[in-house]
Amino acid sequence: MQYLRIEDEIGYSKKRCEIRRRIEDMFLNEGFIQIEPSAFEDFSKYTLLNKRIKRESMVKVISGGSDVLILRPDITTNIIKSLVPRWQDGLKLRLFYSSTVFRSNEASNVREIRQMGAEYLGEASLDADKDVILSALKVLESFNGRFILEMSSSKYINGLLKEIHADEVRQKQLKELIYRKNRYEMINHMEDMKLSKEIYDALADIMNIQGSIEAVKAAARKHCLNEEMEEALKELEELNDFIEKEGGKSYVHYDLSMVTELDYYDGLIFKGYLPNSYRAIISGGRYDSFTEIFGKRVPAIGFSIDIDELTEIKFEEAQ
Ligand SMILES: N[C@@H](Cc1c[nH]c[nH+]1)C(=O)O
Repeated sequence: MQYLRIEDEIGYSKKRCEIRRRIEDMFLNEGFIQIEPSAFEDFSKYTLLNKRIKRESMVKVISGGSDVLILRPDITTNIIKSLVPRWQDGLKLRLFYSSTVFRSNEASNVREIRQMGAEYLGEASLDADKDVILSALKVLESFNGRFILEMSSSKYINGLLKEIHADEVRQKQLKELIYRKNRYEMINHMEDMKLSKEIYDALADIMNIQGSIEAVKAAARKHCLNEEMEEALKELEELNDFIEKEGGKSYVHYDLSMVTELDYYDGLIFKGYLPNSYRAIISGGRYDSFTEIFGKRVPAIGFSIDIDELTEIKFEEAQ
């Protein structure tokens, strides 16, 4: 963040340092271990891995040997790429980091986005989801008692898309439209696709399935077309019971049309918001099957915190 007055910029940096320390203390107290991810990725391999990250937004770097590398646009991918090939069965790790991701915008300006985040690797059960959700709730609560945690399971949309048997391009288009909440265009697309009535209704209704767990269950159940979609609801229900026991029910909102920019999730997904910002401060989820690309299935779930956005909110509040 660049302010007109150096004094403000220094004030902002001071605030960012305080925020990082506070989150670092929280992670350390909860037993997470700090790691330092690497900054570089291979450009051509990366474009195959994260298909929803646009190529133009990747910041390219040429190595001494003329290979094209990129500065990491995502820390999670970077961590599992390094750990999964050496993974030993039975290992469980709770890790955290404080680092930067790099993205280029349309005007070719490189943005450096500071993130902190946590990853819980090696635990397949919902215990890991609960552990991670609790950490996310604690982080949000420590910065403002009025926050929202939006939750879904990507199994719902993915299960529905499987029924459509759409090719990859079509799936990507549909996800993009759902991501942009562009219902009008989505209906236009669906008209071309000759869908059965059940599938058409499930897709047409997806953006309406939001609210409390009770409301979401009632609206979604009639559209469940396979086990994967059923599983999504069962898991969310169990997580909701846990959150309720922890006293967090009033902060949670469900939205089964949630689509994330990073498309590697295959279970719980969530985003955390604070007042005075429409951008997610926290975002994360479970991504077990994504790890298979690196040679082994390792259960994995985590989230990142947008430190720049959080600092801006807290800095402006203090003015
Ligand atoms: N790396 C993801 C967040 C995440 C961490 N672990 C799992 N997901 C992001 O930047 O949005």
